[in-house]
Amino acid sequence: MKTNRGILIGRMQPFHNGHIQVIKKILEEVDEIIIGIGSAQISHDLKNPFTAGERLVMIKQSLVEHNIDPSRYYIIPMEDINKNAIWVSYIKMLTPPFNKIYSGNYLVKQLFYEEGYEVKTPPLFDRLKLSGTEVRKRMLNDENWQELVPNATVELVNEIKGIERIKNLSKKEISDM
Ligand SMILES: Nc1ncnc2c1ncn2[C@@H]1O[C@H](COP(=O)(O)OP(=O)(O)OP(=O)(O)O)[C@@H](O)[C@H]1O
Ligand SMILES: NC(=O)c1ccc[n+]([C@@H]2O[C@H](COP(=O)(O)O)[C@@H](O)[C@H]2O)c1
Repeated sequence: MKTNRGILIGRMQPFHNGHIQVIKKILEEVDEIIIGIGSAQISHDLKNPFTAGERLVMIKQSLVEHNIDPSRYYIIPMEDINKNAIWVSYIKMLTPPFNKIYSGNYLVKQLFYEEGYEVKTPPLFDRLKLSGTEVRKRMLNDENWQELVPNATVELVNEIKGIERIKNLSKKEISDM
């Protein structure tokens, strides 16, 4: 029988509790989920502080923490390409076959819709707090970001001295202005 597979693509800068909740929800609807780490080539800027490898560890360890069966997911870093019209073909080249795409991003939804995919907009959980933007803001301002992410994300950020990185990036961006 054909495997029912869905894909969720996001920058995951960083991986937070909204991502965990949406992955659990998607896994109620599909056999397997492909988690695409978007903009894999970008790191060390304030909107995208973490490398693809660092994000991979956050995601993998957070899924372990939440007892999500490892046979049900793939985690695949995806670099951007500067050609929206062929982006979906490029994603297909990188991934196992899938039949559904889950995203809240309008460009992502449009590109997959035009290629005939079933596009689903998953519910947003506690969106005022659970966004990468809010987590990064709290990291920079010494506010409680830890409550918004799995322990595994906290551990990885501490291991790589991520808060120091973000604060240094912020000083650099101000001095470059
Ligand atoms: N709070 C949330 N609840 C449910 N799903 C979410 C939530 N936040 C993000 N997602 C899902 O994850 C996908 C990718 O998320 P992304 O990495 O862009 O996170 P983000 O929190 O929106 O990031 P940023 O604020 O940095 O733009 C989104 O398209 C959306 O489907
Ligand atoms: N042409 C392209 O490379 C292309 C097109 C659309 C989306 N994307 C990527 O998909 C991801 C979508 O994730 P976000 O919802 O976190 O923005 C981003 O990393 C974005 O750069 C890339």
